[in-house]
This record gives sequence, C-alpha cells and structure tokens, in this order.
Amino acid sequence: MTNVVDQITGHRRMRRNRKADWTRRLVQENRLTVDDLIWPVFVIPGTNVVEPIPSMPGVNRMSVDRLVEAAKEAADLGVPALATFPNIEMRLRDETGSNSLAADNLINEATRALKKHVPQIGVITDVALDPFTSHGHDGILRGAEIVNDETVEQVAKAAVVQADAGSDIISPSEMMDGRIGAIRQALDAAGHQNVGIMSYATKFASAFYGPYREAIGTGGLLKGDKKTYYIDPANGTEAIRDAALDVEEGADMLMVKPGLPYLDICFRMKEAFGLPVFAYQVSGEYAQIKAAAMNGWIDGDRVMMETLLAFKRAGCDGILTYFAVEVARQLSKKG
Ligand SMILES: NCc1[nH]cc(CCC(=O)O)c1CC(=O)O
Repeated sequence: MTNVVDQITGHRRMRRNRKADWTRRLVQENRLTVDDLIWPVFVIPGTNVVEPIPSMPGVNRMSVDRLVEAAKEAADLGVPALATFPNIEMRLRDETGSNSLAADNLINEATRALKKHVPQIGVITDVALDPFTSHGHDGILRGAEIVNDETVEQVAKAAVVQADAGSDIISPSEMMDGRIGAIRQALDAAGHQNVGIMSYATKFASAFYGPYREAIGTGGLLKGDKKTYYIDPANGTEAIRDAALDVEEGADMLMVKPGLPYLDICFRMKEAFGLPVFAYQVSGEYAQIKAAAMNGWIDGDRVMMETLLAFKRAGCDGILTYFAVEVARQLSKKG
C-alpha cells in the first residue's frame, strides 16, 4: 500500500534535502561573501565632519579624513572596493558642471587620500555631471535638451582627470550614447590602459533614487526628469541592446541599477555577455528596508541578507550596497 502522496509524487520528495541544517548547507547553491561587496559612500567638504542622511538611516556624508578612517575599517573587513559620490558646494555648481574637470575637486581629493592611506581598497568613481551641475542633470543642458556629444566629450575628460588622481575604475552613470568608447579612448591616450570601466549599462528612469539625491544635494535642483537618457522601466530588451553597445565599446564590467526590481535584467545580462555583472541596490531600496525594520515590521538584518543573496542567485558577481560594511561585519562574525 503506498500512500496518496507517494502515488502523486512517485516517491520524489523535495523536502529530504531540506530536513536539517547540515543538508541545507550541503545543497546551498549560492553564497554571499565579503568579496561580493562594493560600498557606495558620500563625501563632503571640510574636516572631521560626519553628517547623517535622514532618509538613509545609518548612512553618513563624510569629509575626506573621516572617509579615510571608514575606508580603513571596510578594508580590514575585506570589502574590495568603494564607489565615491560627492556633495559639492553649491557655489561650485554651474550649468555645465565645470568643477567635474578640476583636478583638485572633492572627488579627486577623496581618491588621492584613499589611494595614499588605504591603497588596498579599490576606488570606483562616477563621471556623471549631476553632482556638479546647477540643474541636477547628468549632462550639459542646452535649452531644454541634455546634449549628448558635448557631454560625452566632457565626461571623457573628467575620466582622465579622475584616473590621474588614482581612480581604479571609471564608472559612467550618465547614460549618454557613445560614452564607453570615448572614455576608453581618452584613458588609453593618457596612458591609463590599466584603469577599468564599469558601465552603468542599464540604468533605469527610476523613482528609487530619491534619498541619493538628498544625499548629494541635487533633489531640490533637478528640473524635469531623466527620461530622455535613462531607460524606461518597462523595457528589458532595449536594456540588453544598450548594454551590448557598452560591451562593444570596451566596458570591462556591467552594472544594473536599481537592483532588486530589475533581477530579470541582471540574469539576462549575465546570460547575454558573460562579463562581470554588478547590481546597484540603490538608496530607495536601502531606505525601504531600513524604514520597515525601524518600525518593527520586518527583520531588517534577514531581509538585507536575503536581498543580497537574491542578486547572487540572479547571476550577479557583486553588489553595490549601502549595507556593505554592516554585512561585512556580520559575515566576519560568522567566520
Ligand atoms: N548620476 C546619477 C546618479 N548617481 C547615483 C544615482 C543613484 C544612486 C542611489 O539611488 O543610490 C544616480 C541617480 C540619479 O540621481 O538620477
């Protein structure tokens, strides 16, 4: 006599492998390690300044000296790299984002200090113009248009200035056409053959960036939206075509942004190109988890770990996450 479940399952039982902690550990397909983490950080002018960001509890803007200290801790925990974002003084912001080309601007100052004091941690810098423009757009605004080619020329120059300061990986997030090829050419012409490019290959026109804009002070400045250059959240195939151009133009690594709502894109990018793929768990994703956890509605630590593991399952090689140091601390405790 076989019971009814055996008749239905034909004696195949999925729960056998789930029966104990040790079986679950044996069959676990994906793991999150400290090597998967890139830590995005916000830099402000001054010394000994640490400013909390209200919509991102636990995340601070830091002056360069304090950033160096924080980077030391991250490096000691084994975090491979940082991605730096500057909150530029308002008086330095203008229509064309000209401060992006200054060798001694805040972002380059941070890179120099990091490379000098914490050389073991990778420094990834963005060349988008939004921290430097008076209108908060990622490119140069002429009339009502974010002009493509002029912006590309400028971000390619900014990439060289950032590489001169010691940046290890240039990460362009402004989604102009042709930027990856132009940046590669400019870097090579300046002798920076070893500086890599992590393309924000698929960056969507998302509502999840709100807290970031507060963090770098562009929230109140931005006129209109970024829909003429970021990808429509409705479009997956277009995103893959956009990434394909970046691959042809010489990107070394690809990024998907935001993260969790776009896991299908992560999966498709990994399948399509086989290049290293990173997801950016953006400010709004972080804020959601923190806010719900602070209300006692979810277990914040477990949700944090689950989201990061989901990126690995979707095929990502790593994740840019504001949780990086928190996660690294927890992973190191587990040994
Ligand atoms: N170049 C813009 C830029 N660089 C980083 C983020 C978002 C990061 C985040 O939300 O965590 C954005 C998006 C935007 O403001 O439109």
